[in-house]
Amino acid sequence: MEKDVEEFTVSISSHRRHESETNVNPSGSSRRIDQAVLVRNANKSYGVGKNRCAILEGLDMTVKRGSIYGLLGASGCGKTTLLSCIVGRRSLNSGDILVLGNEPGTPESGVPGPRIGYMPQELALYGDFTIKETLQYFGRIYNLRTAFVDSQLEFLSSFLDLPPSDRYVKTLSGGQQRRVSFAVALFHEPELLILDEPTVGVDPLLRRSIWDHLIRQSVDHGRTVIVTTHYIEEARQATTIGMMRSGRLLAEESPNNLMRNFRRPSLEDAFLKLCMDEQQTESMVNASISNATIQNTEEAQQQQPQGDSVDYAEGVVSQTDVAETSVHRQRHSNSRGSIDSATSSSSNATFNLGISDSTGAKIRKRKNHSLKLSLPSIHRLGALIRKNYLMTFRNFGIFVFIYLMPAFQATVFNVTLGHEPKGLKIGVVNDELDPSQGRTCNYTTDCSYSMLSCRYLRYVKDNIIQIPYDNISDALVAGKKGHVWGVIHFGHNFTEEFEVRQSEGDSANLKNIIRSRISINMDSSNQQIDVFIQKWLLEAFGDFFKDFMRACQHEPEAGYIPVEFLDPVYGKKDTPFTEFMAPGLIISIVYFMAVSLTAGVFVSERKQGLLDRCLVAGVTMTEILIGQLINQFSILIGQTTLVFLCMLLAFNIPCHGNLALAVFITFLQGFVGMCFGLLIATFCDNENSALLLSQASFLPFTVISGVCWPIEGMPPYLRKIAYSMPLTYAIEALRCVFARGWGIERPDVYLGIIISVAWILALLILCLIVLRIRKYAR
Ligand SMILES: Nc1ncnc2c1ncn2[C@@H]1O[C@H](COP(=O)(O)OP(=O)(O)OP(=O)(O)O)[C@@H](O)[C@H]1O
Repeated sequence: MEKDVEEFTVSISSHRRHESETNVNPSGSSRRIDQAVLVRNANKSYGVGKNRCAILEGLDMTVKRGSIYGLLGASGCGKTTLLSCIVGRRSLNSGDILVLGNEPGTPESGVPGPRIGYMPQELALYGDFTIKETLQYFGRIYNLRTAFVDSQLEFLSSFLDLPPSDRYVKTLSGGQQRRVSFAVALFHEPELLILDEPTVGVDPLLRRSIWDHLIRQSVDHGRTVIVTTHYIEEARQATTIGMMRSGRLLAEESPNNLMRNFRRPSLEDAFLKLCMDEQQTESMVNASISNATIQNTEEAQQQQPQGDSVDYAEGVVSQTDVAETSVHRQRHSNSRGSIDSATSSSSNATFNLGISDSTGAKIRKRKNHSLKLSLPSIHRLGALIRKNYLMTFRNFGIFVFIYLMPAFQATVFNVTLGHEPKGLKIGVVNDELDPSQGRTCNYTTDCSYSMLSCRYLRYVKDNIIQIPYDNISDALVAGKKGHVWGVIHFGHNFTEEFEVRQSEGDSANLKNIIRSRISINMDSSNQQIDVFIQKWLLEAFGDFFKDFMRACQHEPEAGYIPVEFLDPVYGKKDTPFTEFMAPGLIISIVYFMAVSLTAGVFVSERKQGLLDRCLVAGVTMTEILIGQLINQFSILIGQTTLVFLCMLLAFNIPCHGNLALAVFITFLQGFVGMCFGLLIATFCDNENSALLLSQASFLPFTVISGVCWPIEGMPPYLRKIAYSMPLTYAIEALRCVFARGWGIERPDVYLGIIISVAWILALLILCLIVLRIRKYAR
């Protein structure tokens, strides 16, 4: 292991290895590529503006094929960032990377894909899977034969001392989980293994056998390994050590050369010496920069420039007494780069790599076509769908909750909303009553004009409780205190005045009209109750008047207001509020369940690093989206069926149109919800923000889309917004099917369908664009 990589002779044992050893260049000739990974002038920063923070600064790295490359460095120096760029999960701001002869992310590179095995720092495993299911899942992703999967499971279980394979990952200890994660990276025997701190939480014995295994992989099978570790001494077993600090490689040598060059007995001491030298050089460079700046300023003032700060700084660097390693050359050029404060362009980096112009052109060409979609693979899609179902069914409680929740919500809606209020107290002040003069309520039903106030009150619906008050001021005080919803007042000679008004007809005078009136003061603080009471009191008068006319042998309608609502064209008289709201409610329940479920599942998978691991394994974002949509769609079928059963059968909401059409419109909206959920998930990095965003969208969407109030009641500008919402047209369409029995040939119905489909496509395209921008797609 102490030999240099150049001395390595590797035996090519497998067909796949043979394939990877050669690379067909654009001219058609084949050439061997000795480097598994080449990084040149890599620059990478996070954040923007004032928060911009450079992580990689002009980093060069060379990993020979068949070698073990130990990447060492303090926490936060950028090791994981570098690895994620190598596996194609992040892209550099400038500079170039070749992995196994190609730029990661290009279709011909196979990276991300089965050519690499990646063990990220985070666990990135499905807790609800058993060890066996975990390996089988990745086996399906890599399209491996069952016999191979079984033999690898057996081998890795004994080699890594894994617990029984039917144990759930979530029940394993931290160390055991990391070993399973390691097994996943090794499992498909990739050409290039990238392991981010594989030995953390692993006991010394197992750590040793892990390193032995890595050495065997490299020596016997010619596989390349890049490994990061905080245990510097264990990296002695690596072929090459890359010592990283502040986004740069300070040294890239064999462990022995490093110790020899620094005249130190251990790697740890060598690293320490290197860091101290670097720190010293940095301060000297900084000092010389400020000197040069002062000098330049003076020179500029004298208008006699004699060279620039760069040359001066270089001079200082070259004078420093540091060991002559390859890295010092890198540091030297980096110093110049930072003094120039210019990052090299991609094309410069290509030149630095020493790769042919055609390869450079290939890289540039690839960058131009980065929005091209790849076709989904059946086996990967199968693995994803299977995984999604397993995850759904494994948590039975959550599974039942997910399916029953929409039906439960629909039930709550039907039980609570739309029913007539009862027990509404109304104060009655009847000045007609005067027991001392024999004026008490009677129960006459004939044509006599006697105590008509009492006769009217008998027609008032039971939902209103009449509370008698002695005088109007007491009754109004009770109203102010909220004891009654309103006060009905009859004047002293109500019946007599009413009789005069009836007999005089059009010639009745105003005084008479006012005295024959039933006066009502309402507490209109509750609009719904107000509307109900007004309606019932008016209806009571209609019924009273018509009955009285009938008793007097007159035509009942005579003298009553000449407006009559006949049988409605659609629906029935007094359509309950629930029937108006039901279509909007069905759609919003299904829509928002789909939004929150999809967003939640997707974000949590991304957060746990599972998505990254799958993407590095070669799964494409399109496949992940399709897999999610298929899984969520089957949930949607169950949810929609239960909601319809609940609405139509349990609560008798009538559907006058084609039920299949109603279900179809609802499905489409569920699909729109899933796509919106995916879009939320692409924006949000954690479940909380995804949940917040989906909940925050709930109220505006439902209110503006006309679920609870007719859009016609909104101001014109809001109406425009309402019609641009994804739910509005679909709710209108469903209402037309439910209440009017209209079919797909009606514009109101087919517009709902067309606009839902348009939303689905727009949201999916938006998702893919965001995912691509955020580097979650390739
Ligand atoms: N997505 C991100 N956004 C902003 N900063 C980030 C992001 N990822 C990493 N960083 C920052 O970049 C720096 C390098 O992080 P990185 O994970 O590459 O370090 P590391 O060398 O792997 O550290 P460790 O050994 O502790 O894992 C850190 O300061 C980290 O806070």
